[in-house]
Amino acid sequence: MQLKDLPNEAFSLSLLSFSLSPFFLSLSLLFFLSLSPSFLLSLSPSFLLSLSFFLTLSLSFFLTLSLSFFLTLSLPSFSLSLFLSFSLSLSFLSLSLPSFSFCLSLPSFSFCLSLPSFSFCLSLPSFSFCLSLPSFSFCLSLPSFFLSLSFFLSFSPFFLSLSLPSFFLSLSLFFLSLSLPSFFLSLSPFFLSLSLSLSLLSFSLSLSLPWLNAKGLTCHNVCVLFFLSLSPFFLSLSPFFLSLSPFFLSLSPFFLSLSLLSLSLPSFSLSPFFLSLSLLSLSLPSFSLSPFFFAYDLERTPKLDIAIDGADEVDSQLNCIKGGGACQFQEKIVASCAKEFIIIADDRKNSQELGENWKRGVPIEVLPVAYRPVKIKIEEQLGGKAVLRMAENKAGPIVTDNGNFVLDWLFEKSCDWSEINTAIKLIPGVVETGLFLKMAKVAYFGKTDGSVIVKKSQEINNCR
Ligand SMILES: O=C(CO)[C@H](O)[C@H](O)COP(=O)(O)O
Repeated sequence: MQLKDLPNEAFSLSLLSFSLSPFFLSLSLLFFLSLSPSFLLSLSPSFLLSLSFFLTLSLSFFLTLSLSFFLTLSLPSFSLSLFLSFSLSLSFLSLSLPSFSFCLSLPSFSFCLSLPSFSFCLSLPSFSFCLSLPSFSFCLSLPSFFLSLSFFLSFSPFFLSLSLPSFFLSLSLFFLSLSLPSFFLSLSPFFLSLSLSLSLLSFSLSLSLPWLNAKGLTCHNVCVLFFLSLSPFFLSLSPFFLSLSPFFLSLSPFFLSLSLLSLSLPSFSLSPFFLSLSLLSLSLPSFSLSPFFFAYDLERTPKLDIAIDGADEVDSQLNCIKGGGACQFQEKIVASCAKEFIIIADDRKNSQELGENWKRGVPIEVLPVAYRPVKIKIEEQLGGKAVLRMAENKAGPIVTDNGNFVLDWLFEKSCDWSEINTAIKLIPGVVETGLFLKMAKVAYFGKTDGSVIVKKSQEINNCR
């Protein structure tokens, strides 16, 4: 099929794909904004300003679309209208970026002014990152600069209109990154992906346009161009999503695969196509499963079906001592929220009675202010010794995830653990004990020969 045979709608569709990119960029920007801390901290002005930016971009998008359509109808040359619409999109995008950057810098600037110590703390770890960004964005702008130059020198004036906006955009990004490091930091993933996208787009166009000229403007070739221009877009989305949160991390392989897919589609040869499809299908489950593996807290999921944990010692009744790692408080909360609590340990943890194999006592989490009175009360009421657990790699006692100390109660003889647990918990200053009584339903003990001993609470009830 030749160019003249193509209906106007086909042109419009191709042009639409080009003018879609600023639209999606603006969407991703908005999305990124909603995640950036400076946006959250200065919600109202930032929201209004980003909304205005979004409207500007949407306007430019529709303007570009209508212009493209008009050009398609009126201009005989398809490539002419294609380049013009693309350069127009880029121009609109670069026009709206400075105003947007200004909008964004205002709230973060006022925030920095009002909370200098906080912003200082925030900026410290990212300082080195800030320093490296300008040079990085400069590097990114170089290829598009040279591409622009080569376009300018070797092709028609239409290429000039295509390459100049992207060149100036990269240049402005470079200066922006030099002059507004803190601002650039907050937007860095977006700008990096934008620069990458533009560079790759220019690059793929530089590769595909001469090829298209040589091959002729057939429907198939226009498709090749379409998919080639899509792939850098998806490719640039990949690092963009990578830089966001763990959830969006899973989107990264997805977009990487999409880029591969769109790269392989034009060739219509089956092997890269199926390879990409398999990659895509590989990344889809991780994407769809990611919400399930997200670190939800007990506020969102207070009821759990199952909790699996290790233990320091498990007796014949499936009572456990836990807290060798000083995490028993949070572990007990989690275990208490689960319908089934399962222990997996090696067979050295398998005992008839607590204290048989585990000689480091019952870990007790205590408020730091009360550790000494608690220690004295335990020793007076229950005998044995309550020893403040000291850190191995730093001076002073171990501090738990909850900011507390741990006393290891070295008991003298086997006890009624339920009574002991209640007695310890009644001492003011005690946060939680490492005694997990009647909580586990089943315990699996792995042996060195590879076999597994299974202890079930059912069996225990039968034994009683
Ligand atoms: O209770 C714990 C941490 O507070 C652990 O489950 C317990 O110390 C067992 O650890 P490991 O399996 O590494 O021996």
